[in-house]
Amino acid sequence: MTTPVLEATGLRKEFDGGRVAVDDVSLTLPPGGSMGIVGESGSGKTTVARMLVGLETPTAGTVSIDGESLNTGRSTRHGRAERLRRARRIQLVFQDPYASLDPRQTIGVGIDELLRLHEPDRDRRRDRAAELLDQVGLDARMARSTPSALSGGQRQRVAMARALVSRPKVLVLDEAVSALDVSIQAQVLNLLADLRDELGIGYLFVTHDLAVVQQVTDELIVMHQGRVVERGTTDQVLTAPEHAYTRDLLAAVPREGWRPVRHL
Ligand SMILES: Nc1ncnc2c1ncn2[C@@H]1O[C@H](COP(=O)(O)OP(=O)(O)OP(=O)(O)O)[C@@H](O)[C@H]1O
Repeated sequence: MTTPVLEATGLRKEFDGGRVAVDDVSLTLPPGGSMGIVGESGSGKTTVARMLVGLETPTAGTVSIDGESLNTGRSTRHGRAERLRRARRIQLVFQDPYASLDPRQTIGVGIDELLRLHEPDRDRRRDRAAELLDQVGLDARMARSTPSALSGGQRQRVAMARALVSRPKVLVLDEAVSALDVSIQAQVLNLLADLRDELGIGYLFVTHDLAVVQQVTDELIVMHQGRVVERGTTDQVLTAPEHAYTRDLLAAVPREGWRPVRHL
């Protein structure tokens, strides 16, 4: 059996005041696999994503990447090294790249800044930056633009190029295409499928958008009130949901012209 690229067992998160946001969530992603986590607002999806990438410390449970367990305990002596190691393998792509891009910095300078962490040679960094822009379907000339000159879809591609800098094995996409128009969304989802084929990268899609998971995931987890209530292949879960909550989620999706709405 191949070692899962990402494995989480018994993840739990209690926030201050004892509120349990995530309770006993386990998941396994094979190399190059694609999994969706769906659930309504507040079901704990984002908290799971943040624990997987190391932005949140689990109250209990473990996360392993490539079979190597990452110490999820509070600040250890090896905390910083471990965070870097994790960043090399798993990266989070947010919904709104505009918020995470420095408005004064050109795309090229921003990517170069990240590449410096991995590559001291300037020429090699330049070549790698061109390769990254090409991989996400952006013209090399875009390197000279600032974020405000780009469209939402282009900014999302920049966010992906930045996430790919460290050659991660897994991308966690948290509502990453929700804010885009449907046609642009389709282009970005196609790009993700191409990257998966080319680079063998695995995906975890955190979303409330069932149309998205249907297009791009093989497996699906349904969360409700911090717990996993159903899991299976995406086809199975969407066509023959077993849990009443999943059936409710599906029923809430108007078929024609349905557009996802972000709960703010
Ligand atoms: N830093 C925090 N401190 C306290 N409670 C939090 C914190 N972050 C999240 N929560 C709570 O944990 C629960 C799960 O939130 P989470 O953001 O993971 O849900 P979600 O399914 O991703 O929802 P959404 O789609 O709206 O982002 C919510 O009740 C939320 O209020």
